[in-house]
Amino acid sequence: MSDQPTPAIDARTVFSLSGVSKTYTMGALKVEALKATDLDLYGGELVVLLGASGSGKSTLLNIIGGLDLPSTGRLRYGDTDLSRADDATLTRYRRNHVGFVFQFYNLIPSLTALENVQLVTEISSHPMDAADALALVGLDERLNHFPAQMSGGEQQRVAIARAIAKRPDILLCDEPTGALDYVTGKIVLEVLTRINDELGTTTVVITHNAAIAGLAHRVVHIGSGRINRIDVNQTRQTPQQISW
Ligand SMILES: Nc1ncnc2c1ncn2[C@@H]1O[C@H](COP(=O)(O)OP(=O)(O)OP(=O)(O)O)[C@@H](O)[C@H]1O
Repeated sequence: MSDQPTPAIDARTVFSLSGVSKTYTMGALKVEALKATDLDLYGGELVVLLGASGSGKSTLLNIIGGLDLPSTGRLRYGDTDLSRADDATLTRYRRNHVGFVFQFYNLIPSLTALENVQLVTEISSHPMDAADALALVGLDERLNHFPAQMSGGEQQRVAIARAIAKRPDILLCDEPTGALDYVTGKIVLEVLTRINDELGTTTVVITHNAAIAGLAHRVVHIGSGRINRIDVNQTRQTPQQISW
């Protein structure tokens, strides 16, 4: 197991979890979704979080993203301790520092691509220009299209533009290609790896697709609520090189 940064990324710890657990209680039933988990995320790295359905991936991502708090353990974002953060602190952390991309794009149907991204840039402290964010994902010619006028892959690229336009320190992607066909999924992965390279945004991609692991600096294997292994890819693959 290796929890060390690869030489390609910087050694700054952006986010750190230690001894984190999460138990969901439903009546008499307790589900231990995450058990005694330690993980550091480093500046600029692309991490793939790989595990079967129900292994705890989304639970871990939700805690890193400040959408949920752990039952026990410690969370640090830079010098800030988020372990027992109140709602206002978590909202500020999410708004200023975290970008989210989900399997379904969650765009507002009545707004154009540009307006969907502007919704975020208007409330961010140091955003990029919304049109520039859309150009980064290759949609500079689709600014005025509505979601219904775009393919699934294009809508996902709008969602990625929306997530990165606030210049987050961490980009969290939960099965970003889960609803897409093979070719379109690869285009979305190409966009995510390019953004990680160009902007240096620490990126975490959840997947149950082992082929995607080849893109990562580090691959975190999760099973039954535990990190079983962390692999460092000495040689990374490009989205063109992977297949499934
Ligand atoms: N809000 C909740 N209440 C109760 N149990 C939950 C809740 N959220 C998740 N769980 C349970 O916690 C465990 C881990 O779920 P999680 O969603 O983190 O897994 P996952 O690896 O992301 O799965 P998938 O790939 O299917 O999305 C599962 O057993 C799940 O049923």
